[in-house]
Amino acid sequence: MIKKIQKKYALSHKGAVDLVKGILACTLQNIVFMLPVGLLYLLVDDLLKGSISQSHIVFYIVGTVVALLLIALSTYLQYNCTFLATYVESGVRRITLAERLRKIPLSFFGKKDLADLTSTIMADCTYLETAFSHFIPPLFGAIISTTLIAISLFFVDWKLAIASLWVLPIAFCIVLFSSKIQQKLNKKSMKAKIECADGIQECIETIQDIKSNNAEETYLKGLDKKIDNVEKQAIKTEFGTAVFVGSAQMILKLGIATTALVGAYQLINGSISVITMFMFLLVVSRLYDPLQGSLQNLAAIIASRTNIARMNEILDHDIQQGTEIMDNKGYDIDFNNVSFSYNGKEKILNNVNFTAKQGEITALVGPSGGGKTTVSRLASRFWDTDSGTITVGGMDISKIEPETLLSLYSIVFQDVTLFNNTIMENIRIGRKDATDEEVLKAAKLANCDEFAKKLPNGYNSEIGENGCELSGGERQRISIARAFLKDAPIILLDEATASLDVENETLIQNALSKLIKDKTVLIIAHRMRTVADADKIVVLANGTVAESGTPSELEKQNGIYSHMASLQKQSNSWTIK
Ligand SMILES: Nc1ncnc2c1ncn2[C@@H]1O[C@H](COP(=O)(O)OP(=O)(O)OP(=O)(O)O)[C@@H](O)[C@H]1O
Repeated sequence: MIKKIQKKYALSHKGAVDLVKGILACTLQNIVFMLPVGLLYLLVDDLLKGSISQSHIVFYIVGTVVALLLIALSTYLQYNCTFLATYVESGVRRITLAERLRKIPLSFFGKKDLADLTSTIMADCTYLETAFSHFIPPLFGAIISTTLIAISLFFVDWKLAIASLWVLPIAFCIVLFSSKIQQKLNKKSMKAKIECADGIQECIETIQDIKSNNAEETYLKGLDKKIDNVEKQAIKTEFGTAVFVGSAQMILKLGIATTALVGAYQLINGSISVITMFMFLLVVSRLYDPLQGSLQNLAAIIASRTNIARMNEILDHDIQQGTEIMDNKGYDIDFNNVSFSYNGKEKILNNVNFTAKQGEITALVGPSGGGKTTVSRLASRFWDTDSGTITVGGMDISKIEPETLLSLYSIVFQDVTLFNNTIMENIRIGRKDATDEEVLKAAKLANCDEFAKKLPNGYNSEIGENGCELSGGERQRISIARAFLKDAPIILLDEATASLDVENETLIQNALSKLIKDKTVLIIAHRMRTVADADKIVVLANGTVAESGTPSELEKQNGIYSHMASLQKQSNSWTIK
Protein backbone atom coordinates (compact mmCIF):
# COMPACT_ATOMS: atom_id res chain seq x y z
CA MET A 1 0.00 0.00 0.00
CA ILE A 2 2.85 2.37 0.88
CA LYS A 3 4.34 1.77 -2.58
CA LYS A 4 1.01 2.69 -4.22
CA ILE A 5 0.75 5.88 -2.15
CA GLN A 6 4.35 6.73 -3.02
CA LYS A 7 3.63 6.43 -6.74
CA LYS A 8 0.24 8.15 -6.62
CA TYR A 9 1.49 11.20 -4.72
CA ALA A 10 5.12 11.34 -5.95
CA LEU A 11 6.40 10.78 -2.38
CA SER A 12 9.47 9.17 -0.86
CA HIS A 13 8.92 6.00 1.23
CA LYS A 14 9.10 8.07 4.43
CA GLY A 15 6.79 10.69 2.91
CA ALA A 16 4.16 8.02 2.15
CA VAL A 17 4.42 6.58 5.69
CA ASP A 18 4.10 10.11 7.11
CA LEU A 19 1.04 10.77 4.96
CA VAL A 20 -0.68 7.68 6.40
CA LYS A 21 0.32 8.81 9.90
CA GLY A 22 -1.01 12.30 9.12
CA ILE A 23 -4.38 10.90 7.98
CA LEU A 24 -4.63 8.72 11.11
CA ALA A 25 -3.72 11.70 13.30
CA CYS A 26 -6.45 13.81 11.67
CA THR A 27 -8.96 10.96 12.11
CA LEU A 28 -8.02 10.66 15.77
CA GLN A 29 -8.29 14.41 16.23
CA ASN A 30 -11.81 14.50 14.72
CA ILE A 31 -12.97 11.61 16.94
CA VAL A 32 -11.39 13.09 20.06
CA PHE A 33 -13.16 16.38 19.36
CA MET A 34 -16.43 14.43 19.74
CA LEU A 35 -15.59 13.47 23.35
CA PRO A 36 -16.99 16.70 24.86
CA VAL A 37 -20.26 15.98 22.98
CA GLY A 38 -20.37 12.54 24.61
CA LEU A 39 -19.72 14.00 28.06
CA LEU A 40 -22.39 16.66 27.54
CA TYR A 41 -24.85 13.94 26.50
CA LEU A 42 -24.21 11.97 29.67
CA LEU A 43 -24.40 15.11 31.82
CA VAL A 44 -27.76 16.20 30.34
CA ASP A 45 -29.05 12.64 30.76
CA ASP A 46 -28.04 12.71 34.43
CA LEU A 47 -29.58 16.16 34.91
CA LEU A 48 -32.86 15.04 33.34
CA LYS A 49 -32.93 12.01 35.61
CA GLY A 50 -32.15 14.40 38.52
CA SER A 51 -29.57 12.03 39.95
CA ILE A 52 -26.02 13.41 40.01
CA SER A 53 -24.00 11.64 42.65
CA GLN A 54 -20.55 12.65 43.92
CA SER A 55 -18.93 9.86 41.90
CA HIS A 56 -20.64 11.24 38.78
CA ILE A 57 -19.21 14.70 39.45
CA VAL A 58 -15.73 13.17 39.80
CA PHE A 59 -16.34 11.26 36.55
CA TYR A 60 -17.24 14.48 34.68
CA ILE A 61 -14.25 16.38 36.07
CA VAL A 62 -11.83 13.54 35.21
CA GLY A 63 -13.59 13.05 31.87
CA THR A 64 -13.19 16.74 30.99
CA VAL A 65 -9.49 16.72 31.95
CA VAL A 66 -8.88 13.52 29.97
CA ALA A 67 -10.79 14.93 26.97
CA LEU A 68 -8.72 18.13 27.09
CA LEU A 69 -5.48 16.15 27.37
CA LEU A 70 -6.50 13.92 24.47
CA ILE A 71 -7.40 16.98 22.38
CA ALA A 72 -3.99 18.51 23.12
CA LEU A 73 -2.21 15.23 22.37
CA SER A 74 -4.09 14.59 19.12
CA THR A 75 -3.48 18.19 17.99
CA TYR A 76 0.24 17.77 18.72
CA LEU A 77 0.31 14.46 16.79
CA GLN A 78 -1.63 15.97 13.90
CA TYR A 79 0.77 18.93 13.73
CA ASN A 80 3.85 16.71 13.77
CA CYS A 81 2.53 14.21 11.26
CA THR A 82 1.23 16.75 8.77
CA PHE A 83 3.10 20.07 8.96
CA LEU A 84 6.57 19.06 10.14
CA ALA A 85 6.69 15.86 8.07
CA THR A 86 5.52 17.72 4.96
CA TYR A 87 8.25 20.35 5.11
CA VAL A 88 10.89 17.61 5.45
CA GLU A 89 9.30 15.74 2.52
CA SER A 90 9.25 18.90 0.44
CA GLY A 91 13.03 19.22 0.74
CA VAL A 92 13.47 15.53 -0.14
CA ARG A 93 11.16 15.96 -3.15
CA ARG A 94 13.11 18.91 -4.56
CA ILE A 95 16.44 17.10 -4.15
CA THR A 96 15.02 13.92 -5.76
CA LEU A 97 13.74 15.94 -8.74
CA ALA A 98 17.04 17.76 -9.16
CA GLU A 99 18.97 14.48 -8.93
CA ARG A 100 16.69 12.89 -11.52
CA LEU A 101 17.06 15.88 -13.85
CA ARG A 102 20.85 15.48 -13.66
CA LYS A 103 20.54 11.96 -15.06
CA ILE A 104 17.81 12.47 -17.64
CA PRO A 105 19.12 12.67 -21.21
CA LEU A 106 19.20 16.14 -22.76
CA SER A 107 16.49 15.10 -25.23
CA PHE A 108 13.99 15.63 -22.39
CA PHE A 109 15.03 19.27 -21.98
CA GLY A 110 14.50 19.85 -25.70
CA LYS A 111 10.80 19.05 -25.21
CA LYS A 112 10.42 21.11 -22.04
CA ASP A 113 10.94 24.78 -21.59
CA LEU A 114 12.82 26.32 -18.72
CA ALA A 115 9.78 28.04 -17.16
CA ASP A 116 7.93 24.71 -17.04
CA LEU A 117 10.78 22.86 -15.30
CA THR A 118 11.47 25.69 -12.86
CA SER A 119 7.79 25.82 -12.04
CA THR A 120 7.75 22.03 -11.36
CA ILE A 121 10.70 22.20 -8.98
CA MET A 122 9.75 25.40 -7.19
CA ALA A 123 6.02 26.26 -7.55
CA ASP A 124 4.66 22.69 -7.77
CA CYS A 125 6.68 21.63 -4.74
CA THR A 126 5.42 24.61 -2.75
CA TYR A 127 1.86 23.86 -3.85
CA LEU A 128 2.15 20.23 -2.76
CA GLU A 129 3.72 21.34 0.52
CA THR A 130 0.47 23.18 1.32
CA ALA A 131 -1.73 20.39 -0.08
CA PHE A 132 -0.01 17.69 2.00
CA SER A 133 0.05 19.74 5.19
CA HIS A 134 -3.30 21.56 5.06
CA PHE A 135 -5.64 19.74 2.70
CA ILE A 136 -5.06 16.06 1.98
CA PRO A 137 -4.65 14.53 5.49
CA PRO A 138 -7.62 16.54 6.88
CA LEU A 139 -9.85 15.42 3.96
CA PHE A 140 -9.09 11.71 4.34
CA GLY A 141 -9.16 12.08 8.13
CA ALA A 142 -12.62 13.67 7.82
CA ILE A 143 -13.90 10.89 5.55
CA ILE A 144 -12.70 8.14 7.93
CA SER A 145 -13.85 9.79 11.16
CA THR A 146 -17.24 10.75 9.70
CA THR A 147 -17.78 7.18 8.49
CA LEU A 148 -16.84 5.74 11.91
CA ILE A 149 -19.11 8.13 13.79
CA ALA A 150 -21.90 7.52 11.26
CA ILE A 151 -21.69 3.74 11.82
CA SER A 152 -21.88 4.21 15.59
CA LEU A 153 -25.03 6.36 15.17
CA PHE A 154 -26.79 3.35 13.61
CA PHE A 155 -26.39 1.47 16.91
CA VAL A 156 -28.26 4.23 18.76
CA ASP A 157 -31.23 4.71 16.42
CA TRP A 158 -31.14 3.57 12.81
CA LYS A 159 -34.03 5.78 11.64
CA LEU A 160 -32.49 8.97 13.03
CA ALA A 161 -29.11 7.81 11.73
CA ILE A 162 -30.53 7.62 8.20
CA ALA A 163 -32.15 11.04 8.64
CA SER A 164 -28.74 12.47 9.62
CA LEU A 165 -26.55 10.61 7.17
CA TRP A 166 -28.50 10.39 3.88
CA VAL A 167 -26.70 13.58 2.81
CA LEU A 168 -23.27 11.95 2.95
CA PRO A 169 -23.48 9.66 -0.12
CA ILE A 170 -25.06 12.47 -2.15
CA ALA A 171 -22.30 14.92 -1.18
CA PHE A 172 -19.67 12.28 -2.02
CA CYS A 173 -21.29 11.60 -5.41
CA ILE A 174 -21.22 15.31 -6.25
CA VAL A 175 -17.56 15.48 -5.27
CA LEU A 176 -16.64 12.37 -7.27
CA PHE A 177 -18.62 13.50 -10.31
CA SER A 178 -17.04 16.94 -10.19
CA SER A 179 -13.44 15.78 -9.73
CA LYS A 180 -12.93 14.89 -13.43
CA ILE A 181 -14.40 18.20 -14.59
CA GLN A 182 -12.33 20.12 -12.06
CA GLN A 183 -9.19 18.27 -13.05
CA LYS A 184 -9.75 19.27 -16.68
CA LEU A 185 -10.29 22.87 -15.66
CA ASN A 186 -7.14 22.77 -13.55
CA LYS A 187 -5.06 21.37 -16.38
CA LYS A 188 -6.20 24.19 -18.64
CA SER A 189 -5.48 26.74 -15.94
CA MET A 190 -1.99 25.31 -15.36
CA LYS A 191 -1.30 25.30 -19.12
CA ALA A 192 -2.32 28.95 -19.36
CA LYS A 193 -0.05 29.84 -16.41
CA ILE A 194 2.95 28.07 -17.97
CA GLU A 195 2.36 29.70 -21.35
CA CYS A 196 2.19 33.07 -19.65
CA ALA A 197 5.38 32.42 -17.63
CA ASP A 198 7.13 31.30 -20.85
CA GLY A 199 5.96 34.43 -22.61
CA ILE A 200 7.25 36.70 -19.86
CA GLN A 201 10.57 34.87 -19.72
CA GLU A 202 10.96 34.99 -23.50
CA CYS A 203 10.09 38.69 -23.50
CA ILE A 204 12.79 39.45 -20.91
CA GLU A 205 15.38 37.31 -22.70
CA THR A 206 14.70 38.74 -26.13
CA ILE A 207 13.93 42.35 -25.22
CA GLN A 208 16.92 43.58 -27.25
CA ASP A 209 15.70 41.85 -30.44
CA ILE A 210 12.09 42.90 -29.85
CA LYS A 211 13.13 46.54 -29.49
CA SER A 212 15.53 46.49 -32.44
CA ASN A 213 12.76 45.06 -34.66
CA ASN A 214 10.16 47.57 -33.43
CA ALA A 215 8.06 44.57 -32.47
CA GLU A 216 7.16 45.72 -28.95
CA GLU A 217 3.52 46.45 -29.67
CA THR A 218 2.83 43.19 -31.49
CA TYR A 219 4.77 41.19 -28.92
CA LEU A 220 3.08 42.80 -25.93
CA LYS A 221 -0.33 42.23 -27.51
CA GLY A 222 0.46 38.51 -27.62
CA LEU A 223 1.64 38.61 -24.02
CA ASP A 224 -1.52 40.48 -22.94
CA LYS A 225 -3.59 37.70 -24.49
CA LYS A 226 -1.68 35.10 -22.48
CA ILE A 227 -2.16 37.08 -19.25
CA ASP A 228 -5.89 37.49 -19.98
CA ASN A 229 -6.14 33.76 -20.62
CA VAL A 230 -4.67 33.03 -17.17
CA GLU A 231 -7.37 35.20 -15.61
CA LYS A 232 -10.13 33.61 -17.71
CA GLN A 233 -9.05 30.07 -16.85
CA ALA A 234 -8.66 30.91 -13.15
CA ILE A 235 -12.22 32.32 -13.03
CA LYS A 236 -13.60 29.24 -14.83
CA THR A 237 -11.79 26.93 -12.39
CA GLU A 238 -12.99 28.89 -9.35
CA PHE A 239 -16.54 28.91 -10.72
CA GLY A 240 -16.45 25.13 -11.19
CA THR A 241 -15.29 24.71 -7.60
CA ALA A 242 -17.88 27.12 -6.26
CA VAL A 243 -20.76 25.29 -7.99
CA PHE A 244 -19.78 21.76 -6.99
CA VAL A 245 -18.39 22.40 -3.54
CA GLY A 246 -21.20 24.85 -2.73
CA SER A 247 -23.81 22.21 -3.70
CA ALA A 248 -22.10 19.51 -1.62
CA GLN A 249 -21.90 21.83 1.40
CA MET A 250 -25.55 22.83 1.06
CA ILE A 251 -26.61 19.19 0.92
CA LEU A 252 -24.60 18.47 4.09
CA LYS A 253 -26.43 21.29 5.90
CA LEU A 254 -29.76 19.66 5.00
CA GLY A 255 -28.71 16.75 7.25
CA ILE A 256 -29.32 18.88 10.35
CA ALA A 257 -32.79 19.87 9.14
CA THR A 258 -33.88 16.30 8.38
CA THR A 259 -32.51 15.09 11.73
CA ALA A 260 -34.58 17.76 13.49
CA LEU A 261 -37.73 16.93 11.49
CA VAL A 262 -37.52 13.13 11.80
CA GLY A 263 -36.39 13.48 15.44
CA ALA A 264 -39.37 15.71 16.28
CA TYR A 265 -41.75 13.25 14.60
CA GLN A 266 -40.26 10.31 16.52
CA LEU A 267 -40.32 12.30 19.75
CA ILE A 268 -44.03 13.04 19.32
CA ASN A 269 -44.57 9.33 18.53
CA GLY A 270 -42.69 8.48 21.70
CA SER A 271 -40.30 6.19 19.82
CA ILE A 272 -37.19 8.13 21.03
CA SER A 273 -36.35 10.01 24.19
CA VAL A 274 -35.57 13.74 24.40
CA ILE A 275 -32.01 12.90 25.28
CA THR A 276 -31.55 10.77 22.13
CA MET A 277 -32.93 13.61 20.02
CA PHE A 278 -30.63 16.04 21.85
CA MET A 279 -27.61 13.79 21.31
CA PHE A 280 -28.32 13.40 17.57
CA LEU A 281 -28.67 17.16 17.12
CA LEU A 282 -25.41 17.72 19.00
CA VAL A 283 -23.52 15.08 16.99
CA VAL A 284 -24.93 16.16 13.63
CA SER A 285 -24.06 19.80 14.31
CA ARG A 286 -20.40 18.73 14.75
CA LEU A 287 -20.29 15.70 12.43
CA TYR A 288 -20.01 17.56 9.14
CA ASP A 289 -17.60 20.29 10.28
CA PRO A 290 -14.34 18.51 9.30
CA LEU A 291 -15.84 17.41 5.99
CA GLN A 292 -17.18 20.87 5.19
CA GLY A 293 -13.80 22.42 5.99
CA SER A 294 -12.05 19.94 3.71
CA LEU A 295 -14.50 20.52 0.88
CA GLN A 296 -13.47 24.18 0.88
CA ASN A 297 -10.05 22.94 -0.22
CA LEU A 298 -11.31 20.36 -2.68
CA ALA A 299 -10.25 22.41 -5.69
CA ALA A 300 -6.73 22.62 -4.32
CA ILE A 301 -6.69 18.87 -3.66
CA ILE A 302 -7.89 18.10 -7.20
CA ALA A 303 -5.42 20.62 -8.64
CA SER A 304 -2.60 18.86 -6.80
CA ARG A 305 -3.12 15.85 -9.12
CA THR A 306 -1.94 17.98 -12.04
CA ASN A 307 1.18 19.00 -10.10
CA ILE A 308 1.83 15.39 -9.08
CA ALA A 309 1.45 14.22 -12.71
CA ARG A 310 4.04 16.81 -13.81
CA MET A 311 6.42 15.57 -11.13
CA ASN A 312 5.88 11.92 -12.01
CA GLU A 313 6.74 12.77 -15.61
CA ILE A 314 10.24 13.67 -14.40
CA LEU A 315 10.50 10.89 -11.82
CA ASP A 316 9.38 8.18 -14.31
CA HIS A 317 11.56 9.36 -17.19
CA ASP A 318 14.34 7.02 -18.31
CA ILE A 319 17.72 8.05 -17.02
CA GLN A 320 21.18 7.59 -18.45
CA GLN A 321 23.00 5.05 -16.35
CA GLY A 322 26.25 3.14 -16.53
CA THR A 323 29.27 1.87 -14.69
CA GLU A 324 31.75 4.17 -13.02
CA ILE A 325 34.62 1.83 -13.88
CA MET A 326 36.37 2.76 -17.10
CA ASP A 327 38.53 0.17 -18.86
CA ASN A 328 39.52 2.17 -21.94
CA LYS A 329 42.84 1.57 -23.61
CA GLY A 330 43.90 4.96 -24.87
CA TYR A 331 41.47 7.63 -26.02
CA ASP A 332 40.64 6.97 -29.68
CA ILE A 333 37.00 7.87 -30.38
CA ASP A 334 35.28 5.45 -32.75
CA PHE A 335 31.90 5.98 -34.40
CA ASN A 336 30.56 2.65 -35.69
CA ASN A 337 27.43 2.80 -37.87
CA VAL A 338 25.91 5.51 -35.69
CA SER A 339 22.38 6.66 -36.52
CA PHE A 340 20.41 9.20 -34.54
CA SER A 341 17.30 11.35 -34.59
CA TYR A 342 16.20 14.00 -32.09
CA ASN A 343 12.49 13.28 -32.36
CA GLY A 344 12.45 9.58 -33.29
CA LYS A 345 11.38 10.46 -36.84
CA GLU A 346 13.81 12.40 -39.07
CA LYS A 347 17.26 10.83 -39.07
CA ILE A 348 19.89 13.49 -38.35
CA LEU A 349 22.81 11.03 -38.53
CA ASN A 350 22.72 7.96 -40.75
CA ASN A 351 25.35 5.21 -40.42
CA VAL A 352 28.20 7.52 -39.45
CA ASN A 353 31.62 5.82 -39.30
CA PHE A 354 34.91 7.51 -38.47
CA THR A 355 37.75 7.41 -35.95
CA ALA A 356 39.25 10.37 -34.13
CA LYS A 357 42.72 9.16 -33.12
CA GLN A 358 44.58 10.06 -29.93
CA GLY A 359 47.37 12.53 -30.64
CA GLU A 360 45.60 13.77 -33.77
CA ILE A 361 43.29 16.62 -34.60
CA THR A 362 40.12 15.42 -36.29
CA ALA A 363 38.06 18.22 -37.79
CA LEU A 364 34.35 17.96 -38.50
CA VAL A 365 33.33 20.26 -41.31
CA GLY A 366 30.42 20.48 -43.71
CA PRO A 367 27.37 22.48 -44.62
CA SER A 368 25.21 24.03 -41.91
CA GLY A 369 22.77 21.49 -40.43
CA GLY A 370 24.93 18.56 -41.63
CA GLY A 371 25.13 17.12 -38.09
CA LYS A 372 28.55 18.27 -36.77
CA THR A 373 27.29 19.49 -33.39
CA THR A 374 25.11 16.40 -33.09
CA VAL A 375 28.21 14.20 -33.52
CA SER A 376 29.99 16.05 -30.71
CA ARG A 377 26.90 15.75 -28.47
CA LEU A 378 26.78 12.00 -29.04
CA ALA A 379 30.54 11.64 -28.53
CA SER A 380 30.15 13.15 -25.04
CA ARG A 381 26.93 11.17 -24.32
CA PHE A 382 24.72 14.22 -23.93
CA TRP A 383 22.36 12.14 -26.06
CA ASP A 384 22.40 8.37 -26.70
CA THR A 385 22.56 6.92 -30.22
CA ASP A 386 19.53 5.20 -31.76
CA SER A 387 21.73 2.51 -33.30
CA GLY A 388 25.43 1.83 -33.69
CA THR A 389 28.10 2.32 -31.04
CA ILE A 390 30.56 4.99 -30.00
CA THR A 391 33.67 3.83 -28.20
CA VAL A 392 36.47 5.62 -26.37
CA GLY A 393 39.63 3.52 -26.24
CA GLY A 394 37.47 0.49 -27.09
CA MET A 395 35.02 1.15 -24.24
CA ASP A 396 31.34 1.50 -25.25
CA ILE A 397 30.35 4.93 -23.90
CA SER A 398 26.66 4.00 -23.61
CA LYS A 399 27.68 1.69 -20.72
CA ILE A 400 29.55 4.43 -18.81
CA GLU A 401 27.92 6.67 -16.25
CA PRO A 402 27.64 10.07 -18.02
CA GLU A 403 29.39 12.17 -15.35
CA THR A 404 32.24 9.64 -15.11
CA LEU A 405 32.60 9.69 -18.89
CA LEU A 406 32.69 13.49 -18.98
CA SER A 407 35.73 13.47 -16.69
CA LEU A 408 37.61 12.44 -19.85
CA TYR A 409 36.42 15.48 -21.83
CA SER A 410 37.27 19.17 -21.98
CA ILE A 411 34.56 20.83 -24.02
CA VAL A 412 34.40 24.33 -25.44
CA PHE A 413 30.97 25.08 -26.84
CA GLN A 414 29.83 27.61 -29.41
CA ASP A 415 27.46 29.09 -26.79
CA VAL A 416 29.35 29.68 -23.57
CA THR A 417 27.47 29.47 -20.27
CA LEU A 418 28.89 31.58 -17.48
CA PHE A 419 27.69 31.97 -13.91
CA ASN A 420 26.97 35.14 -11.97
CA ASN A 421 30.24 34.96 -10.09
CA THR A 422 33.84 36.14 -10.41
CA ILE A 423 36.06 35.34 -13.40
CA MET A 424 38.23 33.26 -11.09
CA GLU A 425 35.32 31.06 -9.97
CA ASN A 426 33.94 30.79 -13.50
CA ILE A 427 37.26 29.34 -14.64
CA ARG A 428 37.54 27.10 -11.57
CA ILE A 429 34.41 25.23 -12.77
CA GLY A 430 36.90 23.40 -15.03
CA ARG A 431 38.41 21.73 -11.96
CA LYS A 432 36.82 22.41 -8.58
CA ASP A 433 39.92 21.68 -6.51
CA ALA A 434 42.30 23.85 -8.57
CA THR A 435 44.42 26.35 -6.63
CA ASP A 436 44.31 30.09 -7.44
CA GLU A 437 47.73 29.76 -9.08
CA GLU A 438 46.50 26.95 -11.36
CA VAL A 439 43.40 28.99 -12.29
CA LEU A 440 45.54 32.03 -13.12
CA LYS A 441 47.92 29.91 -15.20
CA ALA A 442 45.02 28.51 -17.24
CA ALA A 443 43.58 32.03 -17.61
CA LYS A 444 46.89 33.34 -18.90
CA LEU A 445 47.13 30.52 -21.46
CA ALA A 446 43.64 31.36 -22.71
CA ASN A 447 44.61 35.02 -23.02
CA CYS A 448 42.19 36.21 -20.31
CA ASP A 449 44.79 38.48 -18.72
CA GLU A 450 44.23 41.11 -21.37
CA PHE A 451 40.64 41.90 -20.29
CA ALA A 452 40.58 40.60 -16.69
CA LYS A 453 43.34 42.90 -15.50
CA LYS A 454 41.47 45.95 -16.79
CA LEU A 455 38.46 45.20 -14.55
CA PRO A 456 38.32 46.96 -11.14
CA ASN A 457 38.87 43.76 -9.15
CA GLY A 458 40.83 41.86 -11.77
CA TYR A 459 40.05 38.14 -11.70
CA ASN A 460 37.85 38.70 -8.67
CA SER A 461 35.42 40.90 -10.62
CA GLU A 462 31.80 39.75 -10.81
CA ILE A 463 30.67 39.28 -14.42
CA GLY A 464 26.86 39.43 -14.11
CA GLU A 465 24.25 36.88 -15.10
CA ASN A 466 25.69 34.58 -17.79
CA GLY A 467 28.66 36.92 -18.09
CA CYS A 468 26.50 39.73 -19.49
CA GLU A 469 29.21 42.27 -18.63
CA LEU A 470 31.69 40.61 -21.01
CA SER A 471 32.03 40.55 -24.80
CA GLY A 472 31.50 37.36 -26.82
CA GLY A 473 35.25 36.89 -27.29
CA GLU A 474 35.95 37.41 -23.57
CA ARG A 475 33.30 34.87 -22.62
CA GLN A 476 34.79 32.37 -25.06
CA ARG A 477 38.26 32.86 -23.57
CA ILE A 478 36.94 32.04 -20.09
CA SER A 479 35.46 28.87 -21.49
CA ILE A 480 38.80 27.97 -23.12
CA ALA A 481 40.57 28.66 -19.80
CA ARG A 482 38.25 26.12 -18.17
CA ALA A 483 39.36 23.54 -20.72
CA PHE A 484 43.02 24.36 -19.98
CA LEU A 485 42.38 23.92 -16.28
CA LYS A 486 40.58 20.61 -16.70
CA ASP A 487 43.30 19.32 -19.01
CA ALA A 488 41.29 16.22 -19.95
CA PRO A 489 42.60 13.65 -22.47
CA ILE A 490 39.81 14.32 -25.00
CA ILE A 491 39.08 17.81 -26.29
CA LEU A 492 35.91 18.83 -28.07
CA LEU A 493 36.00 22.27 -29.63
CA ASP A 494 32.75 23.45 -31.18
CA GLU A 495 33.62 26.64 -33.10
CA ALA A 496 35.84 27.49 -30.14
CA THR A 497 37.49 30.50 -31.69
CA ALA A 498 34.47 31.73 -33.64
CA SER A 499 33.86 34.89 -31.61
CA LEU A 500 37.46 36.01 -31.39
CA ASP A 501 39.09 38.73 -33.44
CA VAL A 502 41.98 37.73 -35.70
CA GLU A 503 44.68 38.82 -33.23
CA ASN A 504 43.10 36.93 -30.34
CA GLU A 505 42.29 33.96 -32.51
CA THR A 506 45.95 33.54 -33.41
CA LEU A 507 46.99 33.88 -29.75
CA ILE A 508 44.39 31.36 -28.63
CA GLN A 509 45.21 28.95 -31.41
CA ASN A 510 48.86 28.98 -30.31
CA ALA A 511 47.73 28.23 -26.76
CA LEU A 512 45.30 25.55 -27.95
CA SER A 513 48.10 23.80 -29.80
CA LYS A 514 49.90 23.40 -26.44
CA LEU A 515 46.69 22.16 -24.79
CA ILE A 516 45.93 19.51 -27.40
CA LYS A 517 49.32 17.87 -27.49
CA ASP A 518 48.97 14.02 -27.36
CA LYS A 519 45.23 14.32 -26.89
CA THR A 520 42.24 13.24 -28.92
CA VAL A 521 40.92 16.42 -30.47
CA LEU A 522 37.59 16.69 -32.21
CA ILE A 523 37.11 20.14 -33.61
CA ILE A 524 34.03 21.55 -35.33
CA ALA A 525 34.76 24.49 -37.59
CA HIS A 526 33.11 26.54 -40.26
CA ARG A 527 36.26 28.45 -41.21
CA MET A 528 38.43 26.19 -43.33
CA ARG A 529 41.61 27.99 -42.32
CA THR A 530 40.98 26.89 -38.70
CA VAL A 531 41.28 23.27 -39.77
CA ALA A 532 43.95 23.54 -42.47
CA ASP A 533 46.48 21.94 -40.10
CA ALA A 534 44.20 19.15 -38.91
CA ASP A 535 45.43 15.57 -39.26
CA LYS A 536 42.11 14.39 -40.54
CA ILE A 537 39.01 16.03 -41.91
CA VAL A 538 35.58 14.39 -41.77
CA VAL A 539 33.02 16.09 -43.98
CA LEU A 540 29.48 15.63 -42.73
CA ALA A 541 26.65 16.38 -45.11
CA ASN A 542 23.01 15.39 -44.65
CA GLY A 543 23.96 13.30 -41.64
CA THR A 544 26.45 11.04 -43.43
CA VAL A 545 30.21 11.05 -43.83
CA ALA A 546 30.57 12.45 -47.35
CA GLU A 547 34.39 12.71 -47.42
CA SER A 548 37.25 11.92 -45.10
CA GLY A 549 41.04 12.27 -45.30
CA THR A 550 43.87 14.76 -44.78
CA PRO A 551 43.27 18.37 -45.89
CA SER A 552 45.57 17.93 -48.89
CA GLU A 553 43.84 14.68 -49.92
CA LEU A 554 40.46 16.36 -49.79
CA GLU A 555 41.73 19.43 -51.68
CA LYS A 556 42.59 17.12 -54.53
CA GLN A 557 39.20 15.34 -54.46
CA ASN A 558 37.41 18.45 -55.69
CA GLY A 559 34.46 17.61 -53.46
CA ILE A 560 32.55 19.44 -50.72
CA TYR A 561 35.67 20.33 -48.72
CA SER A 562 37.59 21.88 -51.61
CA HIS A 563 34.42 23.71 -52.72
CA MET A 564 33.88 25.13 -49.21
CA ALA A 565 37.57 26.10 -48.95
CA SER A 566 37.52 27.98 -52.27
CA LEU A 567 34.22 29.70 -51.40
CA GLN A 568 35.74 30.94 -48.15
CA LYS A 569 38.83 32.21 -49.92
CA GLN A 570 36.51 34.27 -52.15
CA SER A 571 34.46 35.56 -49.20
CA ASN A 572 37.65 36.70 -47.43
CA SER A 573 38.07 39.31 -50.16
CA TRP A 574 34.39 40.39 -49.89
CA THR A 575 33.72 44.04 -48.89
CA ILE A 576 30.64 46.28 -48.60
CA LYS A 577 30.69 48.55 -51.58
N1 LIG B 1 17.91 19.83 -29.98
C1 LIG B 1 17.50 19.58 -31.23
N2 LIG B 1 16.25 19.11 -31.43
C2 LIG B 1 15.82 18.84 -32.68
N3 LIG B 1 16.55 19.00 -33.80
C3 LIG B 1 17.79 19.48 -33.65
C4 LIG B 1 18.34 19.79 -32.37
N4 LIG B 1 19.60 20.24 -32.53
C5 LIG B 1 19.84 20.20 -33.86
N5 LIG B 1 18.77 19.74 -34.53
C6 LIG B 1 18.66 19.52 -35.98
O1 LIG B 1 19.65 18.58 -36.35
C7 LIG B 1 20.24 18.92 -37.57
C8 LIG B 1 21.75 18.94 -37.43
O2 LIG B 1 22.07 19.98 -36.53
P1 LIG B 1 23.58 20.22 -36.03
O3 LIG B 1 23.53 21.36 -35.07
O4 LIG B 1 24.17 18.95 -35.59
O5 LIG B 1 24.24 20.67 -37.40
P2 LIG B 1 25.61 21.43 -37.62
O6 LIG B 1 26.24 20.73 -38.77
O7 LIG B 1 26.40 21.50 -36.37
O8 LIG B 1 25.07 22.85 -38.03
P3 LIG B 1 25.81 24.29 -37.91
O9 LIG B 1 27.03 24.20 -38.75
O10 LIG B 1 24.80 25.23 -38.49
O11 LIG B 1 26.09 24.52 -36.46
C9 LIG B 1 19.65 20.26 -37.99
O12 LIG B 1 18.66 20.01 -38.96
C10 LIG B 1 19.01 20.79 -36.73
O13 LIG B 1 17.84 21.51 -37.01
